[in-house]
Amino acid sequence: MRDGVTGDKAGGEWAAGAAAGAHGGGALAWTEELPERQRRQFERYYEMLVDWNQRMNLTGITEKQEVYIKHFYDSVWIRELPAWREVMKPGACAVDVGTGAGFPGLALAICHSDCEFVLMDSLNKRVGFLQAVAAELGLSNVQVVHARAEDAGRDKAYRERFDCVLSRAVARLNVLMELMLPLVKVGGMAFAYKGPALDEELAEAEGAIQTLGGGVHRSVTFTLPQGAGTRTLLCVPKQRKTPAAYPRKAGVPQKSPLAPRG
Ligand SMILES: C[S@@+](CC[C@H](N)C(=O)[O-])C[C@H]1O[C@@H](n2cnc3c(N)ncnc32)[C@H](O)[C@@H]1O
Repeated sequence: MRDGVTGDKAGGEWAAGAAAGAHGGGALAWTEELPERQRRQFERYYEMLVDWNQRMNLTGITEKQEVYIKHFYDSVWIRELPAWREVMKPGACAVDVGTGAGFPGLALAICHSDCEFVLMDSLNKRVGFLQAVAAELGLSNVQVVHARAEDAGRDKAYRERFDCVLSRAVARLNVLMELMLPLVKVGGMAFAYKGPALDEELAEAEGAIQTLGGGVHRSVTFTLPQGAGTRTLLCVPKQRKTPAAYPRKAGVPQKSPLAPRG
């Protein structure tokens, strides 16, 4: 199967250009287009990931080709979307909620030295790893924050401050929207990286999207190189301010997700 963007639920124009940039070939083929400095940074990131992984749980995937496809490429293919380029102009600021070992935020920070990336996670052990990688790679555009997204969303240093909020593999959409949307500026975008099946999760999350200030969302499906699977990205524009009652206290969105309809 050819890799690349294969669909857009809200109209073809939105994903236009993405398929043209799709990559075939081997697991590392996509890195050939990168400047030498970025290629070296990904190489060193990989080495540190497998080294630190012996001492802490960072990833279940350690084989090089797999890491390059399922972590690195999976994180950065978003750059081909017009919707991404629209919000991530030079000087823009993104936050990755529940970044773990840095996916997708740290991988994107390597590719966008002209934008700022905040990597947020509630687990302090991972924060140490991220700081070490950012220092080693000389990424001055990265700030690592140990926080729960619910607390950050109520803190004026972070609330509605970001052009873009990213998140991969953190929670179901009805919970995730409450972690992400309060952090997005009006006019910005939330990008949720998801697996192949989105419809059921999306139906559950419509109420949360509406309540939290989200607008008409779009999704795009793409296939990773070398038959490594299909992924869906949900893009939710922030249209209105999030009401002051949200996000609720840490843990509440998980225990009592917002109702499916607003
Ligand atoms: C399954 S890992 C995914 C990590 C990474 N995004 C990836 O795709 O490889 C989920 C991460 O989300 C973090 N997390 C979970 N709930 C969170 C919250 N409310 N605020 C911040 N981080 C959270 C966890 O500590 C963990 O590192």
